[in-house]
Amino acid sequence: MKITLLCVGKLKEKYLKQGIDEYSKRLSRYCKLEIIEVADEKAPENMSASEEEQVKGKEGEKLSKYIKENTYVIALAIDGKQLSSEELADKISELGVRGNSHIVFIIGGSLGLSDEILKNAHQKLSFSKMTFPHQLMRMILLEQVYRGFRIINGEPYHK
Ligand SMILES: C[S@@+](CC[C@H](N)C(=O)[O-])C[C@H]1O[C@@H](n2cnc3c(N)ncnc32)[C@H](O)[C@@H]1O
Repeated sequence: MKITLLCVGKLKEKYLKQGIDEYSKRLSRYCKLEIIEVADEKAPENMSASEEEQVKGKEGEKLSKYIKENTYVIALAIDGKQLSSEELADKISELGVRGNSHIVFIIGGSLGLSDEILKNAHQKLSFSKMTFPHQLMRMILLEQVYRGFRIINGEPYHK
C-alpha cells in the first residue's frame, strides 16, 4: 500500500522532524510513505474573508496537482468525521482489500483547506474539535496510521 501525506507548508520544527522521521521509519515496514509539501501562500493578519478564500484557493490549486486518479483522498478537517483508531485501521484495511491501495491524506495550512479540496475528498477526517497546528497534525496522523497498521496486523502496541 502507498500512503501520501499532502501538506501545505514546510515542516520547520526540529522536534517534529525527529518525530516524523521516527514514524516514517516505523511505517516503512507496512507501506510506501511519501510526504509532499506545497508552499503556503502569504497570509497576513487582518485579511478579509474573501482574501482568506483566495489564499486557500491558491493553496488548493497547488494541492490538486498532486491528487491523482485511483487514489482515495482523506482531507483532514476539524468538522470532519471522528474515528476511533480501530475504525481508521478498518478503513485502511478495507481500502487495501478493495484495491484502493493508494491513500492520500491532505493537511491544510494556517487557514485550513479550500472548499474545493474538501468537496472533492472521499472523506473528511477529524481528530477532535480542537485545532492543531498543521506541523503537529502531521506527526499525530503518522502515529495513528502506524497504530492502524499494528492493529491490522494484530501486533502489540501500547494502549
Ligand atoms: C491550523 S489548522 C487550520 C485551522 C483553520 N482555522 C481550520 O478551521 O481549518 C491546519 C490544518 O491542520 C489540520 N487540522 C488541525 N486540527 C485538526 C483536527 N482537529 N482534525 C483534523 N484536522 C485538523 C487541518 O487539515 C487543517 O487544515
